[in-house]
Amino acid sequence: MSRVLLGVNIDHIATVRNARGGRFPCPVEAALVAEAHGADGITAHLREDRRHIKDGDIRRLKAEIATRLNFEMAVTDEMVDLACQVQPAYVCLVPEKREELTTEGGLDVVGQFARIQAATARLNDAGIEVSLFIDPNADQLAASRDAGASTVELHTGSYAEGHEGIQVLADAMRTGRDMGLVMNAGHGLDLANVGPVARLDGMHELNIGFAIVGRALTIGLGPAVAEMKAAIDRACGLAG
Ligand SMILES: CC(=O)[C@@H](O)[C@H](O)COP(=O)(O)O
Ligand SMILES: NCC(=O)COP(=O)(O)O
Repeated sequence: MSRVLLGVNIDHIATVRNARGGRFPCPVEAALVAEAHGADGITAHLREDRRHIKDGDIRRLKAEIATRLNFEMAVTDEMVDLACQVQPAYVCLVPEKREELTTEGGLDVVGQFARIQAATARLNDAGIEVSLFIDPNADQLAASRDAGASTVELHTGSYAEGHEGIQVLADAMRTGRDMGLVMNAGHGLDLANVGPVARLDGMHELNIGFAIVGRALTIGLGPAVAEMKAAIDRACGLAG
């Protein structure tokens, strides 16, 4: 089994920083620590309400990290304009509701096809790889491919909360791979539930944030990243 990459989402470092409105703790510094302890990439979600990550964080992450930035954002002209300026390696288009505590579901690529296709084309034209954050569903996979995305990230929230079994993700993985999509997954993953997802045939990358940042409060960020990386490696039968 080949290595599954770990993207570390640092949104909630910024949540803590913003609690006091200052500069500490710094999401960019956290990203550098995550990289030093095995992160293959850094993920950050610039929400429209800027509740955690801010525009300046995105610009600094792009300039200062050594791996690659996965910039999560809603499908709006404002966000696409910003991504075209910042030029991250990847953009992951996600649905956003102002009132939600966190991302509640996947993008409705079927229902919003024209808008998502247009945003994907603009980003691709700017040299940015596009991933679509979708529920594990064959229609959404086909629409993602048709919209021009090279990659999808399967929303694992329902699996993580025990509302659906791993088979739903396994079926979506097979369907997506057969369509030639690069397959990522994330949301709500932690040390207890990551193994079966990491073992799914063809998994490319897992994006994990909340569980790592939460764990960092007790064992430190570097060890929390290394521990998750080792859990993924072990699940894939690699030394960890
Ligand atoms: C898109 C996604 O599932 C998460 O990466 C996202 O960043 C969640 O948003 P919060 O970090 O605001 O919970
Ligand atoms: N796209 C999922 C992500 O980046 C991290 O989600 P979570 O681990 O913070 O739930």
